[in-house]
Amino acid sequence: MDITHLTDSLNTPQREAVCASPCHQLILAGAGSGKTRVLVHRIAYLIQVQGVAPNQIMAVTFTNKAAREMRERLQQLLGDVGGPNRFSGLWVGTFHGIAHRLLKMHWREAKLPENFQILDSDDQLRVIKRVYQALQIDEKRWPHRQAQYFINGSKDEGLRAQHIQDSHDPYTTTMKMIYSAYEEACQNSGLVDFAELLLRSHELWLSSPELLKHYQDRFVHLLVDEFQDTNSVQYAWLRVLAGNACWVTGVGDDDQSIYGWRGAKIENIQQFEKDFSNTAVTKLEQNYRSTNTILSAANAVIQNNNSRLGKQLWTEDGDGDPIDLYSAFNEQDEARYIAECIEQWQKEGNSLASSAVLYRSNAQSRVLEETFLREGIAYRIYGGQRFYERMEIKNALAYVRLVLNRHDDPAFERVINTPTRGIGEKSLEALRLTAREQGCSLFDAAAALLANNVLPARAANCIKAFLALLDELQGGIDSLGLAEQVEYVINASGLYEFHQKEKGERGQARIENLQELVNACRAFNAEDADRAPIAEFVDNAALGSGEQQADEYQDAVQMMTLHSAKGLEFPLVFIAGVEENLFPHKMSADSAEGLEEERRLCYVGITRAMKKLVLTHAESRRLYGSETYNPLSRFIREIPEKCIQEVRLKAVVTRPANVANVRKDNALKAAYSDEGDGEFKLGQRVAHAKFGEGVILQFEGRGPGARVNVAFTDAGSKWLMMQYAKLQAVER
Ligand SMILES: Nc1ncnc2c1ncn2[C@@H]1O[C@H](COP(=O)(O)OP(=O)(O)OP(=O)(O)O)[C@@H](O)[C@H]1O
Ligand SMILES: [Mg+2]
Repeated sequence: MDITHLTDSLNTPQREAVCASPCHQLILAGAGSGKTRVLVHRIAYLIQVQGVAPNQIMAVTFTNKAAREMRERLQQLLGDVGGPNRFSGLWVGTFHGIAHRLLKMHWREAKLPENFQILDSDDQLRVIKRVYQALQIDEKRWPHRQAQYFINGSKDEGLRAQHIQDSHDPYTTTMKMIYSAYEEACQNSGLVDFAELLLRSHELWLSSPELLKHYQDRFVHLLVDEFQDTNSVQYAWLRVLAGNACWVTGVGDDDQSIYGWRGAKIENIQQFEKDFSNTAVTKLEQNYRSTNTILSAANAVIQNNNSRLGKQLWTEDGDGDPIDLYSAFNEQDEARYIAECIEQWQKEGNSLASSAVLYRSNAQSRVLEETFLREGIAYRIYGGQRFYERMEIKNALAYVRLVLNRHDDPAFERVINTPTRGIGEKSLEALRLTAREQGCSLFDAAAALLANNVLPARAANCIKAFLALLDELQGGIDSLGLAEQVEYVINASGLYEFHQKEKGERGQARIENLQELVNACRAFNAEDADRAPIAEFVDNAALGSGEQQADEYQDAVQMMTLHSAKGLEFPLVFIAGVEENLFPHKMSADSAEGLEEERRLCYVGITRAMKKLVLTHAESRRLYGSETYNPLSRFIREIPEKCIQEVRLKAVVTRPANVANVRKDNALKAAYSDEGDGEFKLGQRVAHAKFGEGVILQFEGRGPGARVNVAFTDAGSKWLMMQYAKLQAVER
């Protein structure tokens, strides 16, 4: 059998791992050394050479995007023999996706209602808030998010409320109480949060030995990418499923463990070797992704961490371009610079999609987004739930969820008065109270209150109308296709009209988004023949973390947090905001462990770049509503100087045409004459009689009409007429 296409493009240790006879394997290697490639080729090899049936294989990836890419790659490697459904039995997905699939198939055994709903983190917070009200817990003393963190953290460790030891300290006692009430609320409404998906499917193994045996007999090979980021419950789930007769392959890099804050355990790597005897360990050190310069930077940064298994990457590639470092005046200037570089990159014949902008914090994306919009650069936020997090989209999906399951309380609460239909906080409070007292859903509570005639007539009528609307929606979607169903719900619920009445661009944008949602339905490929596509679509919207964005196939700059960049690669990579307090994040910089995790994140970021890396930082930055002045990140100082090239300001302003006139102005003259070539420069510090000191950000126009944009330290950013501004240059 000719298998050269499977092994040709592999080096010796890669080939050995791919062609090994059945065994437990750990592949531990640095970024870009071909770990994921080995995993994919291994699967193809198992199928083609060792005759393993696709349905005996389960592969766990870190994102849905990676899962899709893996299928495509397998398709390429193995050809179309056996038709397009050839791999339908092969399970490829994230831990969450696979757990969800199991729970959907075995909801009875998992003690869930058939139509249980996934709770995203926003909705989870909503449920937690209700629990606080019911228990009368003070949010000031115990913030909601703290409880959310506690609940998710416990679940990641495999702990239910009942497993948490009673203690005398008020924190644990309170959290345990909240957790317990939260569990009950979710169970009553058939709601499952992200961490619950995993915990529940682990419990499913333990409580249903027959089911477990079925899957243990079925899966002969389990392969897990990004193994360093599995948490306790994921590992336990895997360990139980593997049993004693399954071959397990773990692929990972200790230097890329970046989810410690979400319970990931690097120790799982050591545990693996203990649990699965005679594990073959492969190390790969040759990097096929990046230039030598980029690798030297990555190696130098990560060397500052103490707890490492230790490895050094090398490449046969040349040095390539230096790493650019741009010091921006502020975040606007930073975004403008990045946009400029991308335009240049595109002019040189590259696609937009070959570039990525990475940032530490989600909030950084807004300014970048605005700049890209202004410049007409198409962009896509990856993994950020950008689209599905929008209010109008969440509202529309809440209606759909209610049509599927009326007892979905967060959805019920979200839209009972959206669009406004006269149901006030008072009526809602009455509903909540009844639901609490009777241990039922808000929907049932509403029905009960109506039946007992205890509400004021006006409120009763409004609620009655809302319940009737739900009936109408449910009846109306019958016999429609998925896109038509969603369109119908958007219209009949009144959401469309509601936003249409909204003035200005915002309403328009919301309408467009709702339309986009219908488009997304059109593009959606339902996979599960046993379920209604609309139910699958809603779950996907919650699970997909924005990966279902409709503009997926458009050429666009990829924007994402450093965390979601894991496993990916791009010819051109920007890391924005490489400043102390932002990156390393101020929350993490205090502890040695936190700092090491930030450094690993930096290593992940740098190693995404194939050809060119650009680092930017801003001297002043407005983020989370306040102005900050952060020094350059220590990570930049850890990169050898020879790898970095500081970018000089390119954008020097053209002198106003009517220089002679302008020069008559003494104040300006002073400033101009400061510069040898007689020009104000971008970035120049200037003083204004009224607004105080500031920095020049932009110029516009020429001659007497020339304007200048100055970011004043106290007065904010202002456009001024050059002629009248009487700016004075300030020496620094
Ligand atoms: N032997 C090889 N010959 C040529 N190219 C290779 C080889 N091995 C890997 N590559 C290429 O190198 C790049 C990095 O590979 P891959 O993504 O598998 O690395 P990785 O170790 O999984 O990286 P990460 O740690 O970032 O997930 C890919 O473009 C891959 O196709
Ligand atoms: Mg990989």
